[in-house]
Amino acid sequence: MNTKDKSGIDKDVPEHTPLMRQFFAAKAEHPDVLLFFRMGDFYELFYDDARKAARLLDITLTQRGNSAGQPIPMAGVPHHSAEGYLARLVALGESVAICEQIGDPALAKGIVERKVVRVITPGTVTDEALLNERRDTLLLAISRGKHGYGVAWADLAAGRFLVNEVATEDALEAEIARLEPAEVLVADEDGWAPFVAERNGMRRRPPWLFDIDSGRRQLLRFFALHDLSGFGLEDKPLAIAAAAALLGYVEETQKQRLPHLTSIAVESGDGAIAMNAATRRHLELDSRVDGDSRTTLLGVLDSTVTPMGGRLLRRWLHRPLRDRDVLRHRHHAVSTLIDSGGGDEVRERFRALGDLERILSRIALRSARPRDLSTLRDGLGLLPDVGTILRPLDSPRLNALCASLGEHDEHAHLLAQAIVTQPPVLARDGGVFATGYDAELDELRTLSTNADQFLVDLEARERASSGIPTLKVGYNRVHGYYLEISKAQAEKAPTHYTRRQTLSNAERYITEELKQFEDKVLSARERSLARERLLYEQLLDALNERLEPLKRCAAALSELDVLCGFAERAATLDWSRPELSDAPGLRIERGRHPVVEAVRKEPFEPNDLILDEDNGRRMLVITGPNMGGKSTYMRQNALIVLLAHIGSFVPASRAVIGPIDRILTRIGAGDDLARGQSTFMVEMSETSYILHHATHQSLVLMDEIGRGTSTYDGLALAEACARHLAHGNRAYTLFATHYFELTALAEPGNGIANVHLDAVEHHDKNGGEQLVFMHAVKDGPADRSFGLQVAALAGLPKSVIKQARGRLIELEQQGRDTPKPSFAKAALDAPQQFGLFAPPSSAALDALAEVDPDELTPKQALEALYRIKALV
Ligand SMILES: Nc1ncnc2c1ncn2[C@@H]1O[C@H](COP(=O)(O)OP(=O)(O)OP(=O)(O)O)[C@@H](O)[C@H]1O
Repeated sequence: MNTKDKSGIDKDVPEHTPLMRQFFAAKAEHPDVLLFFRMGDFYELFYDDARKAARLLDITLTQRGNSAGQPIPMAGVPHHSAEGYLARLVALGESVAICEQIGDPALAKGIVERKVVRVITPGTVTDEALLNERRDTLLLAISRGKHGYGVAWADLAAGRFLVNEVATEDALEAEIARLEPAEVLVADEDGWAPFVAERNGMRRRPPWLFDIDSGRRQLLRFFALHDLSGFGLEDKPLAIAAAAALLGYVEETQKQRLPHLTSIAVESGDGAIAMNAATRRHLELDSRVDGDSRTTLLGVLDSTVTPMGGRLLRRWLHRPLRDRDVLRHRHHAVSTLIDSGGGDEVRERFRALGDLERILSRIALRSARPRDLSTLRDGLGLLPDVGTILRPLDSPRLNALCASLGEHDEHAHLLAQAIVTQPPVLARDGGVFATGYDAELDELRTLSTNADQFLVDLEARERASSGIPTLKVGYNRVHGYYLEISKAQAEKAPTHYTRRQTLSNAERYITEELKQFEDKVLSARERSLARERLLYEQLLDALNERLEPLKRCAAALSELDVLCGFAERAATLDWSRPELSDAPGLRIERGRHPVVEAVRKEPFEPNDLILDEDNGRRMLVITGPNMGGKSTYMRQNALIVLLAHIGSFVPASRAVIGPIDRILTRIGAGDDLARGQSTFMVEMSETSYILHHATHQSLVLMDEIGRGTSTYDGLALAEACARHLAHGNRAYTLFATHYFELTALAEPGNGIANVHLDAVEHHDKNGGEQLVFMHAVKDGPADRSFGLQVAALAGLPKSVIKQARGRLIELEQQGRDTPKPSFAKAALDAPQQFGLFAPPSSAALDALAEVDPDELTPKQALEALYRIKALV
């Protein structure tokens, strides 16, 4: 019979060594993760774990003797450098169970006991060395119901626990793209979409762990509550199920209390401007296909000083708010910080601040190291200064943050007294506590370092009190410390002296004081280390007692850092304060693309954008040569809108922005090819998403839609989509296209207008042609595309360009001769005849055609009727 399990371990054969049996027992409890098995100064891995670790970590695969008649494959990492290896494994999405020796090997009968003390997983790590400083590390759990999904996520390193419910798979994908979790938990069932099932760090869990009723009980127990309404969770069963599944996993892997998870907050989508995965990717918020994160919006925007500020900024960037009051307060705070110069002063202080948010979590988890405490001490020491700078400033948000900083004099004082200026890295070697903090520790330290002096002093004292000038203190290994008096003087020995040893010419005594000294000195070092350990625990207890105000303080410092960063960016890059208007529309004057401007050596050409009903512009059809700046123009406007909605100033001389609910983009991106979908398929599914989700408050960017298929199909689709967006969705749309035919869509009163970007051809003396891009956006359609000139600029062989030019003349000629299916000139000349698709239509007919009565609620139907009537 084959007794091997799926990992290739033959565990049922009885003659395994006791050590290996211990290993198998631990492994059986953690079959899916790598097991780091502590043996002396090493963590060893065996069998398949060893093979995998050897491959992933590039360490040597060896063999360790025999067990059950077979050599044991083994690989190991030194205990003292395990962190680096763990960091690499976690970054690769692997989890590791740490199996430690429990108890003292010297005292163990047989082999020493071992136990898995925790499981390190990509989404639950809290160790400083295993975390990315400027990025949240999130664990996310998804529960699935008939009408949607529950999503719960936690940042254990910061003590945050949030949930949400979403109705559709699209919304779930958007949430995952926003949060970018390091690890995802789902029920081990079929039917998960590829963006879940194929994710790195995906972990399938038994489906019953996602049960709603037991989940509710579990949360009530964990938070010691009677009901969950305080968290706003009672009517969110799927969120409850996800939260409970997440909590169960955290408890199982961390094997310790989690006192810093004190509540669950609901973060619903309603409060934020919705952006799906494609939009985040297209706008290059914090990552690019080429991996260069500096040339992203975050790369340009992030001038935060502290890691916690950097993480908050990234969260803000991925969740622009719709609450205009919050935003106005942020804008006001930024402007106050600039005008007063307070921003720079605060930033100067923040350079010494450190990552208080994560330090506080480590304090709660009791894994804080001495340097965490000295950093906290130094950070708290800065608070009075920061308060002094901010308090006089006239800004409600800054005043509120200042109040949240709170008073932490007690903690600051305690830490200042307790910890030495530069503590060691690890608490276990001692030397953490300052002299004067604890009398007992001081004495122990003095004893071990100043034992000699103590004995000299004692000898002098005893001589004086006994009146025996020859009395001396001595030590031998058998009897320890003693007071020696010559035989002749022995009868003068004080009564509290106890005889210890009699020599031929002297008597040796011990006193209570000397006995105590001996006990103290001999074990002084161990005892001073033990005392430090106790004091360390007590210090952590004291800090934990008032952790919540400290957490609020860290949160306020993070936000101040972001706001001061905004102020710095605005001043340095000449950005202005956006105006959030309640009237619909977008009006941006002299807007710039923040990233293109930052990387370009030449000056950036600013451009305006006007989209509003009054000017009859809800959609701009943007034409112009390749390289003219169409994509840049579209994106810059989306980025300006986004920046305004996180509280930042914007790269424009003026920006008046009406209510916006979504930013939706369709911009060509090659990265989806990797997912096995054709370019055209991706283009169409992204477009479909936009047509289904855009509203009259959405900002939509469409870049060259339809180019992924044949010209006619492409043009037909592009036109139909444009019409749908303009008359069905009625979204604010920027529609860049190379199909000149689409410029004919613009008609007075139908909300569509043409703009274009220009290039100018120069003929130099040698007969050569030079193309100069103006990058200025002007009203009206472009008159030509310069495609061949751009191709020549790109270095296409002259012979190819020449041939293309010849063919172009032929094609244009044909177009003029055959009226059908030519659309090139005709559309421009006679917009009313536009459309390859008879019968000719009007805006009203188009709008009517868009209406699908089966899909409308009565209210929507009435709205549609009014809309169509307005177009007649
Ligand atoms: N307003 C501007 N001022 C200065 N330079 C600009 C401006 N807009 C664009 N550019 C520069 O022109 C380059 C091309 O711009 P962009 O990619 O937006 O052109 P495009 O019209 O979308 O081209 P294509 O049709 O080939 O996609 C940019 O990389 C940028 O360097």
